[in-house]
Amino acid sequence: MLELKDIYGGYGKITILNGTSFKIPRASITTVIGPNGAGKSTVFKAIFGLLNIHSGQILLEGTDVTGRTPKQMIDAGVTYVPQGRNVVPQLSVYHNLELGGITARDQRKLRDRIEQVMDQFPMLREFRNRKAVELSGGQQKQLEVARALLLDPKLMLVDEPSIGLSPNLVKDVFRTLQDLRDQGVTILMVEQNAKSALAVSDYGLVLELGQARMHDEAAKLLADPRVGHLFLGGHIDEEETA
Ligand SMILES: Nc1ncnc2c1ncn2[C@@H]1O[C@H](COP(=O)(O)OP(=O)(O)OP(=O)(O)O)[C@@H](O)[C@H]1O
Repeated sequence: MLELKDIYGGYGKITILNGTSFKIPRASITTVIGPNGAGKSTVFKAIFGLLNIHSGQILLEGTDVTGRTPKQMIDAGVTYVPQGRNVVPQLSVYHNLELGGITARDQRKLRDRIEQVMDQFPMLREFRNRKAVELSGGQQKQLEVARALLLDPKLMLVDEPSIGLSPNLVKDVFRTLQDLRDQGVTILMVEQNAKSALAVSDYGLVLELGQARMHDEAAKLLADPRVGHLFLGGHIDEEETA
C-alpha cells in the first residue's frame, strides 16, 4: 500500500529523516514508536506533503507520490489526523463534519456521505447539534476520525490519537481504528502509548534517529525485550540489531 524508500528530509538545513525505509500492507494497522524527537511525526509530514524531502521516494500503491502537496495526497486517498484537538470547538458536530468535506470533489454527495459516516458513529448522530467542545476528548477524536473518513481515504495517518484521553476513551478510539481496518482502510499511527497501541496493531515500527530500526508483527515487538528497554528511555544498540 505504502512504501518509503530511503527518505532524507527535514526542516531547513536540519535533516531529521536519515534514510527512512519501510513498507506497509493494505488493510492493516501499523504503529510507529520510538523516543521523543525520533522523527515519528516528521515521517507523517513527509508522506502527506508537508516536508521538504531531499531524496528518496514515497510510493502509494506503486505510484510515486514524492513531493506531492497535501491536497494532491488527499485526492490520492490519504488523510492525516494530526496530534491534539483539531475540531472547531464552538461549531456543532454536524458543522465540523461539513467543514471536513470542504475539499470533497462532489459537494452534492457530501450530505449523503455525512449520513453514512453518522451511521458508523451513532454517537455523532445523537450529538449532531451539540457544540464540539461539549464532547468528551475521546468523542472529539472520533469526530476527527469520522471527518477524515468523509474523503474516503485508503490510507489514514493518525498522530497520537490517545493523547490526553482516559484509558476507556483510548480503547474506544483504538476500536474505531480497528473497525476501519476491518473495512479495508490502511492505518499508520504514531503512539506514545506504545504497549496499548501495539496490542491493537498488526505491525509495529521502531523509529530511532530518523531510521526504521525494527519492523515486525506487533505481537513480536511487544514480546521483544529491546522494545521494553526502549519504552523505559533506552535506545537500541547496533550489536543488538545486527
Ligand atoms: N517545524 C519544525 N521546525 C524545526 N524543527 C522541527 C520542526 N518540527 C519538528 N522539529 C524537530 O524535528 C525532530 C523530530 O520531531 P518529531 O516531531 O518528528 O519527533 P517525534 O518522534 O514525533 O517526537 P515526539 O514523540 O516527541 O512527538 C525534533 O528534534 C524536533 O525538534
